[in-house]
Amino acid sequence: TTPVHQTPGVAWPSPYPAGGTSPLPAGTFGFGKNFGAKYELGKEVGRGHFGHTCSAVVKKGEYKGQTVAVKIISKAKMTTAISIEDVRREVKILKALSGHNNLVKFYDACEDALNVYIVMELCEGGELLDRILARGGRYTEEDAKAIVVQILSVVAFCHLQGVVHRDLKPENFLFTTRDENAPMKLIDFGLSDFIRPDERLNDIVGSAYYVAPEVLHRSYSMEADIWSIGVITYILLCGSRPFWARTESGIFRSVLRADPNLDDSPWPSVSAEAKDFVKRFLNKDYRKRMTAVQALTHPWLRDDQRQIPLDILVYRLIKQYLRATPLKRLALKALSKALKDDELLYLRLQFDLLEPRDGVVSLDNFRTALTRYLTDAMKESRILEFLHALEPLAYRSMDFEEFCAAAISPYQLEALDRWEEIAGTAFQHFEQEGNRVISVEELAQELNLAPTHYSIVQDWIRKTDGKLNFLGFTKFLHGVTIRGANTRRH
Ligand SMILES: Nc1ncnc2c1ncn2[C@@H]1O[C@H](COP(=O)(O)OP(=O)(O)OP(=O)(O)O)[C@@H](O)[C@H]1O
Ligand SMILES: [Ca+2]
Repeated sequence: TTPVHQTPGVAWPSPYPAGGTSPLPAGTFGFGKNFGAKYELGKEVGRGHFGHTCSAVVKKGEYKGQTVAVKIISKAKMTTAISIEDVRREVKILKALSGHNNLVKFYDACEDALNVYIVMELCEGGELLDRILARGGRYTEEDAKAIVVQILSVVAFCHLQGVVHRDLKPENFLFTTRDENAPMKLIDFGLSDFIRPDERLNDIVGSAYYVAPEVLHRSYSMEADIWSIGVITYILLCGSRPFWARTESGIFRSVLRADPNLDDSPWPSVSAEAKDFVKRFLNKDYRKRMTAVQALTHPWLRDDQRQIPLDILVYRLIKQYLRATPLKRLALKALSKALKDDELLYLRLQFDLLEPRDGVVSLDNFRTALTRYLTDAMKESRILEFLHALEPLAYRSMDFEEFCAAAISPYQLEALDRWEEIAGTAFQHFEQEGNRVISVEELAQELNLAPTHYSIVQDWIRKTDGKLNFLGFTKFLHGVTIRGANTRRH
């Protein structure tokens, strides 16, 4: 599928071929067929590219008398197998995820010869976008925080369930009531998909202003949603878009190349924590971005009372750690020792969620923690299969110190302002309990380099004693990716 050219700010999924008029039979989806008998349709409350949404009153059953929202998607537009699958997936995801406080509640799906009807909770407070516009753009930091925490909380939930939303933008967050402090709900899973923890997606979907650079490069995962939240946060804090141009290609160029402006007014009056927060979301390198869970423990948002959910990133990093060579593990251990208590907060909370016994965790802890959150979505995204990768932990356990070495990402740490200092301290630890004599060949093999690239690592070994030097240590932690080389990066 090639991206279609549309005006900025619109979603562009697999385009529906024009002119399809023959309606699908009423039983295509296996949804209930008695929409008319169960609901009394009211006025239109919103309109998108794929359908319009009306209010409705429930005529019978458990919810009798209640007002609901009904998203009506015309079957005339479903002319390809892909477009039918898209609707089926939207309902499946909404149904599976329904239950989080900041996610619109799903009630029912129906169909007749003409339409599919998605029945859900009615949100009467309007879109986040309208509130931003009504305020003339800018939020105070306190008000922005309240919004961002809700967004992160629901997105962390989706990600743990193995769902990427792919269309996070202020139009897709609705307030339940007109009240200033009404809670916000995420809607519109029309572009969402299931994703396994190590899977990469390649279809270009989303909305131009909010699309992450790696989506445009056609290889992305959950981190793409994080970028979009970065764009939303940027808008809340300063009132304008970080990546802007008159044309769609201009926006894409800006997304791919431009650094967001954090210097001009009003940024000088924004707190350093808030700016750091935005920077760590709008990093072009998706590996350096924080996850939604990490963001909830970022100094800008930190709240000791807040419960944070399990982060699937921990599972991914531990898988890599378990496959790493002894030298790499020692390097990671040295790195984790360079972090301050404050920087270990997230790891401490994640470790506690695994409910350690006598201070250690093993495979059972990882399995139990994950199954505690098990929903239908998680089955679809096959997240439990990922536990096989942690099999070595069936036979041994991990204490907090090793957990820290295993669950840190050198890429994320490289993005910190303090990185130079961390790397320096880490190298001192490594010199004491990790560094050893290593040959060029051995080091190249550690990094999965093909013989033709051996020369790259020559400068990384100290002439005086044949051990890694500081440069070598940092490069070794980072890993090398060479196009066409025989690499086995994860
Ligand atoms: N539960 C709801 N309560 C109130 N209004 C809603 C609800 N769901 C959707 N709407 C309104 O209908 C509009 C369109 O809904 P939705 O975003 O799901 O449709 P879409 O066609 O998939 O949109 P898009 O063009 O953004 O992909 C929303 O922007 C919102 O204003
Ligand atoms: Ca929408």
